[in-house]
Amino acid sequence: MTQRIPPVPSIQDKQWTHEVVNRLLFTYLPILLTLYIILGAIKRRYFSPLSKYPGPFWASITRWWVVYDAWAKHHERTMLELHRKYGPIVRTTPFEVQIAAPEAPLVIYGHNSKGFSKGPWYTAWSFDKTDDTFNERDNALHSKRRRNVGQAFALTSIIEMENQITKCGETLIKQFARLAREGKSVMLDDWVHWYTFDVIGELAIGKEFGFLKKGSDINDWVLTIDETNELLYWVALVPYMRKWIFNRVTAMLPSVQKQSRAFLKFKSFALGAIRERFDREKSADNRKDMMTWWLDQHNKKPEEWTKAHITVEATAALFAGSDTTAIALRAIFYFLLKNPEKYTKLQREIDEAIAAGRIQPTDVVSFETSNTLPYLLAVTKEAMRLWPSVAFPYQRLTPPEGVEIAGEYFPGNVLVSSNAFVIHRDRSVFGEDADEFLPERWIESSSEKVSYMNKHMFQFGGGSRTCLGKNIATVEMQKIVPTIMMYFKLELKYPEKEWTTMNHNFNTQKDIEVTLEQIRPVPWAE
Ligand code: HEM
Repeated sequence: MTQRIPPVPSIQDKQWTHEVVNRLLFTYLPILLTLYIILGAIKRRYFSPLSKYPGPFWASITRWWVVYDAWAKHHERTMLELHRKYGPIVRTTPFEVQIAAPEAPLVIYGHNSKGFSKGPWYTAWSFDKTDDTFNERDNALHSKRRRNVGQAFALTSIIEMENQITKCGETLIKQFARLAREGKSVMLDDWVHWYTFDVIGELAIGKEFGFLKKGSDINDWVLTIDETNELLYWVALVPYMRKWIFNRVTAMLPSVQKQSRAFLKFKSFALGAIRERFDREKSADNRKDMMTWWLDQHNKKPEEWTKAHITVEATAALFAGSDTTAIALRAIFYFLLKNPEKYTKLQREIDEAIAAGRIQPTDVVSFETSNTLPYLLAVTKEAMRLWPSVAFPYQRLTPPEGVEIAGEYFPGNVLVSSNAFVIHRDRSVFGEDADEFLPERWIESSSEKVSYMNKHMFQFGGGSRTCLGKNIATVEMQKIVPTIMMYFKLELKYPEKEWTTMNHNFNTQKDIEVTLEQIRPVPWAE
């Protein structure tokens, strides 16, 4: 039998095949892709349930508009301007609107906002794929967690651990006394951050980090956490990017390696401290911290509330509790220093309390005493109104059955949010002077007006997801502000200069350089 030899393709045949492949790859495929993108964009812009809401053009067709804006680090300002231009509802991505109507946060985050759940933005914040109270998106799991974790955050518990906060305050004041003696100016932005970090170390993991004693950012930990936040908060807006950003290839980049090394060092310090604290559980000392209540709960429900859960919550508290409180402290001091008449007024209140014997100038001011200083309380609230530490939309998914917000119906599973920075500057609530630092509004307004303004304060979020750490932050701030002012007169080194701010979820600030003049002896620093 003769075997048939397949015909060898002619040169013309080969050219024809090449031409078809070329056309497919370089003509039809790009045309199809372009059509796909254009049709997708048209659908998003004109045929979405959110189409009727105004906003920047690019925001209606791609989420990269908001990523770009977030990346530029002033999203709070952009949103304030957009709401003042377009009104209370602004579309910020094809799938999301931000709502600035004053009643919106009460609906989305209030105690009756049962069907809402946290949006996909929160997923990016789970380290090692474990959820904590902050990023748990399942409402039922979250409330169980919150029940287990909650007692440690109660005001009565914080008061029992107040002496840990006092101890950190004493170290800060001692360092300031030294710097004042040496005639050195200080970067207040760094020092308050070291204070809040050391406090949260003492409370959550049973050990201070030692930033205050060292007077520097040990191992660049603060910097590393800032950089991690900076990256994560925009990656969180496009969760599918996480695997492109964090993978084996990018892990080989020298800058990423440097950051990972610092981060691992930080993590291993924290885990080591937590282990030590677990070992000390049965020791006789009376020192109380958050672990006291968490371990108590563990002993009652060892299966449901494990040491692994405690470890996750303790590390999460380091992230949630340090930057936020430092930002609020910076805002308090910055606004006071930029408004010297308000500074003098608070100084007078402190001096009068000392003269009346209500404050003993021999130690860090107690939380109880700080509550007797009405102007201090007004200053603290006003600073957080004008400069909320978290000035990014707290993303929520609407309940599956849909919901009415600000007079508009939204279908289920749409992303909605409000931004504290915008809500707090609503002129219909806070008045035409809403952009000004005016602590007097909390003292001189009628009681109806004060409670109306209070209802719209949103610096700690709201409802079942309201900040767990607000009592810790309040105690920390109310103690250290009058204590610093009792011993030192602060002035901005460059009064004309503005602070530098960067919003990466936490609306952080830097470049607050101050001079210190000691005005009273510090007994423990002499
Ligand atoms: C001035 C200081 C603080 C501010 C302005 C602040 C602000 C906030 C805000 C706005 C939320 C809600 C975020 C959202 O819904 O996405 C929140 C949640 C939370 N904060 Fe704070 N925070 C502060 C201090 C602290 C401290 C000191 C801790 C812990 C030690 C802490 C722990 C938490 C936790 C665990 C949550 C999650 C609560 C939940 O989802 O159930 N915060 N905080």
